[in-house]
Amino acid sequence: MLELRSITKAFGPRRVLDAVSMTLRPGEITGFVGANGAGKTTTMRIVMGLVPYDSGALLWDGAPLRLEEQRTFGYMPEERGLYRKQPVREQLLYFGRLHGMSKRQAAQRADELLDIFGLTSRAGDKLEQLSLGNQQRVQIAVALMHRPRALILDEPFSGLDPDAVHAMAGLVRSAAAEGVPVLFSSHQLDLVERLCDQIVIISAGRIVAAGSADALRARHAPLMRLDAPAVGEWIHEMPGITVTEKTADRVVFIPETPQRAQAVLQRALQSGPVTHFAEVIRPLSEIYQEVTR
Ligand SMILES: Nc1ncnc2c1ncn2[C@@H]1O[C@H](COP(=O)(O)OP(=O)(O)OP(=O)(O)O)[C@@H](O)[C@H]1O
Repeated sequence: MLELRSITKAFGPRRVLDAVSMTLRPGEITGFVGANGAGKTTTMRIVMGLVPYDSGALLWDGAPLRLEEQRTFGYMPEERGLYRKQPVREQLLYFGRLHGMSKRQAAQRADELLDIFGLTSRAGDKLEQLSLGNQQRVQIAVALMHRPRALILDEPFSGLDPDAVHAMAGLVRSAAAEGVPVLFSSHQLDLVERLCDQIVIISAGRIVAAGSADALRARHAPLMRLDAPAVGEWIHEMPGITVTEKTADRVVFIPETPQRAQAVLQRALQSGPVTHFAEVIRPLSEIYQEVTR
């Protein structure tokens, strides 16, 4: 388990991270979201030991993170950083060797990953000959070469078409299924919601919300939607609800209690048929807007 405890960082006079804390658990995927410049890349670089932090602590299984553990982390940097002119398999071997793997271990692992990633037939091609989606697969394969204890991915989905996003999501899931904590940043909120066990939202260097999508939703009052061919003006007289939207055949409202919502349903049934009555599942984008406002 990897923990960030109250990490603070300033570049010159500018504080860019303010008491950033999060816990990354084995086998869990954490999505890291926030506006441009909010501090995601800086946080990830700190986790990888590439940027020093001013105060706070990084813990691994409850003890201060040691360099030899940090070196085992797999990283996909925002600036990517592979060699465009070098063949794919050679790059994997090179990075495996950098991590102290023997030639044989590196060759075995490279071939295994090329197979899993569907890149065996491209093994001898230069990176620049591959599509962006395949180049990003190679990036993540490099991060996985040495069987990392944690995986830190800076925008692994950016620029990918829907098929490549789907394939990459599968790779991230299978990496987590091996029991490693995975942290990735993304601006694609729908994808984050689908893929992640935990979502961490950062705004101007501060964590403003964290938890599962359901837990984040539960912090806000539930929204109910009632569809009925004729929603009358009576809705405005119902006590203990706030109407947020109303048309001739639909009303959306916030009930103070579940009983208040049931009272609305009963009243609607007295007036005629009800075609839909359920809580509105709010998209993550709406929650994001609220907590970063
Ligand atoms: N080496 C540096 N020197 C000075 N300022 C920096 C440095 N690196 C980052 N910053 C500043 O720190 C802030 C956080 O940047 P960071 O790259 O971590 O944000 P981000 O959330 O990853 O953004 P994006 O979504 O655009 O990648 C920004 O204001 C950025 O300009």
